[in-house]
Amino acid sequence: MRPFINTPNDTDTRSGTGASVEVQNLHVTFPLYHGSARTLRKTLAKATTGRFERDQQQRMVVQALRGISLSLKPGDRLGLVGGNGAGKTTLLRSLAGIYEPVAGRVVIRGEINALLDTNLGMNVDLTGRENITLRGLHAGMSPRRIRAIETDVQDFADLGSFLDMPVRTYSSGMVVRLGFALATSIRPRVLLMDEWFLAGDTNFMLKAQGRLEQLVQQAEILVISTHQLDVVSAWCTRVLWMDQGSIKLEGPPEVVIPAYLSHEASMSEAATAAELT
Ligand SMILES: Nc1ncnc2c1ncn2[C@@H]1O[C@H](COP(=O)(O)OP(=O)(O)OP(=O)(O)O)[C@@H](O)[C@H]1O
Repeated sequence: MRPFINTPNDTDTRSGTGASVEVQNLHVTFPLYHGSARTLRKTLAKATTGRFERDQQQRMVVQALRGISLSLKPGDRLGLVGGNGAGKTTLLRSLAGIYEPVAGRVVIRGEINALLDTNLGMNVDLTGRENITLRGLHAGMSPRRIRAIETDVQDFADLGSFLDMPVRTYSSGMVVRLGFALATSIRPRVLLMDEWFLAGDTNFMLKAQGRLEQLVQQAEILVISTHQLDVVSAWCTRVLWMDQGSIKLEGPPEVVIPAYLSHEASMSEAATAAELT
């Protein structure tokens, strides 16, 4: 059984059944290549309580995701919340097909766009325009669709003649404009977004916000990982609270967010009390 299946143009999707995301008992681990060093092992053991083990090849591994199952249908907007290292980014990357599960499976119907990192796949020796073509070819688009995306990115990124210069000659702000415009030019049925995408220089974000919101509204399914609970309240219909690689609680924002905030408050009180003793 293949662990990751994506059918971008699934017949069910075209006939109106809609996009879907099915995750069954997903486990993802990361090997720790220097795990034999005793000090590092002790440090990690503390930082990843209960998530540190040996795999079948006797390598030390961190269990980043432990038995995650979820099911999403059109209209679902899922917010992933949880403390540092809870597994949010790993889950997003597994849904995007970037990480392969050690157990379980991910099945996604409908075209995916993963807004995880604007520089993902950007070749700095090529021009902006060449990068657009490259991305389109990589995504298997027709020449006509690539031309449409080129026009869209050109209009939005507003780089003028720099679009025909190598990306390595761009300022960091120009790279962000190109990367953002390119990443958001693909309108998917399943949109995966890391909170990184909501950050950026303020002037540009004012312009970017409208484009992002349009993308979010048009997607049939949204999965967003963020520490910004106001974004979760505004955009999400469901929330998955992750803790130590597992699901702690899942439900509507009005149930999960107060529970999460109260847990965070009690953790911070406990930490303050421990510091005082
Ligand atoms: N490439 C990697 N190599 C080794 N360990 C990793 C790697 N990526 C993540 N991890 C570990 O997997 C666990 C989950 O990390 P992940 O980045 O998914 O958490 P997160 O919830 O997104 O955290 P944050 O809110 O801090 O971004 C952590 O213990 C982390 O140290």
